[in-house]
Amino acid sequence: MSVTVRVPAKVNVQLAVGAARPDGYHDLANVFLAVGLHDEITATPADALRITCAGPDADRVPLDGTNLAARAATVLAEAYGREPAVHLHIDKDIPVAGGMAGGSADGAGALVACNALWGTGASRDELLALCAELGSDVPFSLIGGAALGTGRGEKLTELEAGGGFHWVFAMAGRGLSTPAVFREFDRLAEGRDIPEPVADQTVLDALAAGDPGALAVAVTNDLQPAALSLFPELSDILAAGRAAGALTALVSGSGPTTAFLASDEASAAEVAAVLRASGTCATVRTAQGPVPGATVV
Ligand SMILES: C[C@@](CO)(OP(=O)(O)O)[C@H](O)COP(=O)(O)OP(=O)(O)OC[C@H]1O[C@@H](n2ccc(N)nc2=O)[C@H](O)[C@@H]1O
Ligand SMILES: Nc1ncnc2c1ncn2[C@@H]1O[C@H](COP(=O)(O)OP(=O)(O)O)[C@@H](O)[C@H]1O
Repeated sequence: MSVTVRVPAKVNVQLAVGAARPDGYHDLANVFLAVGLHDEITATPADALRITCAGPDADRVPLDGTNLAARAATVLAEAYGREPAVHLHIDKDIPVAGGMAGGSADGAGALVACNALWGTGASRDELLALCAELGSDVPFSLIGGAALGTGRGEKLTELEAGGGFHWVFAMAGRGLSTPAVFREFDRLAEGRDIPEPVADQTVLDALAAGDPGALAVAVTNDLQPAALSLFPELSDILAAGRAAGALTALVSGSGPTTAFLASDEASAAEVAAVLRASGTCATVRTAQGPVPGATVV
């Protein structure tokens, strides 16, 4: 018997970042949108915890106890006083270290899969608390859809989305480390007053209306200057997507994946084709959002 869970990637349509907190984290106003690129996590009974991974980026995924799926199985097993004896296989389609929360997706997926396989019966609220222990983005991977994350991004308020948005994602040839991007944000912010992060009502209204034109002018990412400072070639990808007719172009979270909002499916396909031919990026994908969070298949 085995259980498979499908979990989406995310893009941040607003990422407002506050000053560094004493614990090193940053308060955020993080407006997440789950998009249709998915990892699948399959949990099968085994003698001991084992992780395997398949997919184009599989060689960049750790297979030891640091894998977020392994950590998820361990925290759930500890909470219920049992051994994390499970084989977790990750079918990985979400780019690794891309700013699309692939590791977080696997953490949330492994929690849901093990909870079902072991019959531990953790409630959604218990699962969300375990997700927050694993990482700031993990609770959102569980719920999906659209949500505002405050605190370090783990305190979620679900948001209404009035329709589907069409995105194009361009993956760079290498990853960026999230802590390194936050450190660069701190370095660039030195000597400046950093305001408290707050959700932008124009972003929330554009999401609720399902209006890509309105969302395109409202999106912001406070980590973008830091990501561009560490990875200057991203500017060429952003420029290529804008020139191809995207409504807007931005870095996804801490990057280096870049995200392009299109007016409809046909326009997204066109932007994707031009980006593929531009030679500025490694891989290009299209995806719609919002989509549901971690789901047993
Ligand atoms: C930036 C965002 C935007 O959604 O995601 P990515 O774009 O990397 O996927 C998130 O805030 C990333 O969340 P996640 O990847 O879960 O981060 P965590 O494991 O909790 O933290 C990793 C490190 O990032 C920094 N960090 C993370 C979240 C936060 N609110 N403030 C921080 O300063 C800290 O240095 C921390 O040690
Ligand atoms: N299941 C996992 N999938 C991908 N990366 C993982 C996983 N577990 C741990 N990691 C580590 O987390 C780092 C960040 O990966 P990822 O979550 O894909 O990116 P991001 O935080 O930019 O969204 C990787 O470089 C890898 O070392």
